Amino acid sequence: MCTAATYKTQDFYFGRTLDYEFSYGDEITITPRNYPFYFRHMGEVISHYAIIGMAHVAGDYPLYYDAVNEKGLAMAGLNFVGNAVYQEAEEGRENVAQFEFIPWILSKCASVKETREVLNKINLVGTPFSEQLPSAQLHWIIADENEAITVECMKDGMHIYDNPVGVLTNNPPFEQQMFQLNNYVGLSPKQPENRFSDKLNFNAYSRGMGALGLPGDLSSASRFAKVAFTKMNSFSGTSEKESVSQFFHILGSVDQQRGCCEVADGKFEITLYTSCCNTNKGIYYYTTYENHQISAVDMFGENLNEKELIKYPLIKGEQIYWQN
Ligand SMILES: C[C@H](CCC(=O)NCCS(=O)(=O)O)[C@H]1CC[C@H]2[C@@H]3CC[C@@H]4C[C@H](O)CC[C@]4(C)[C@H]3C[C@H](O)[C@]12C
Repeated sequence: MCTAATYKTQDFYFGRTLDYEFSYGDEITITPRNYPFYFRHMGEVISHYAIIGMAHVAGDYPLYYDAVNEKGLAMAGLNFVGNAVYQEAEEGRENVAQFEFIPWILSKCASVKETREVLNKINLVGTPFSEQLPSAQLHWIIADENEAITVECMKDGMHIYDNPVGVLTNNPPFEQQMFQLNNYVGLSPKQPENRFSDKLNFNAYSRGMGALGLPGDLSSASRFAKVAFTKMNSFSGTSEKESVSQFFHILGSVDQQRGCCEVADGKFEITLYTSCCNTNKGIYYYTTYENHQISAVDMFGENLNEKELIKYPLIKGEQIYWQN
């Protein structure tokens, strides 16, 4: 399972948790403006917007999981198993392979508005990257500081939804996730008022009772509601440090601890990494399961006119600051 969220203070932040039982081997990867993209069905794109994000690099190709471009457009792919259906390539259409979707959009669009135009023409196809890396069943959140959308390709075609909550998890399809928020409309960060019965006396014996009933388990629908409530009620200062710190707390509300989600005998899904990108400044912050210290890579700290991918391995292992 995975969870993605957006957050606006002074700047606009976008990030995700990546939950799985193993890592594909990910690196913070910067694709500079002159790295040539050879699209399987669409030919080459030699110069484009620069991109930073988390990717598995295979054969010098950045297979992005989540990324942001230099214009502040952000995009993440999350599992959508059993629902994602890709098309066959068709003559005369803009055929883009599922693993090329993030590069295709982020290399050419500066906003969600522009993305909508590009999506109108796209035919998302199931062409696999390689035999070892067959196509992944995903859906996507695409966001800039003005709006967010969700893209889902299903057996009845491609759906593009406005995403007013700025959150995405996994199954069920997005419309159902949004509908289920209706179940939680009574929840509040304030202490509850007695609307149960004026014939009874109640005792708010604990703080936080206004949100009693907010799910806390790790299912995708529960994480959707939990992170939506946390994000929509989130309150923080607007400085970079306060915003980044708060963002990690928002995604921390759906963190997966080893042991709580068993996917096979003795195999557990965990939050492998959590990311938070300042989309205005092109800074990619992250923590990993073993390393709670926030590390960061600044896209603009690099020469973005280069041709070669720039990769930073994840800093793993707990970084403990000894005080004596
Ligand atoms: C496993 C992850 C989703 C985690 C998740 O959501 N877990 C919930 C499980 S569940 O929802 O409960 O079932 C997803 C998210 C992004 C994916 C990569 C996207 C690029 C590339 C696409 C290629 O075609 C195949 C290889 C490739 C590297 C992909 C590997 C893997 O698929 C990644 C990491």
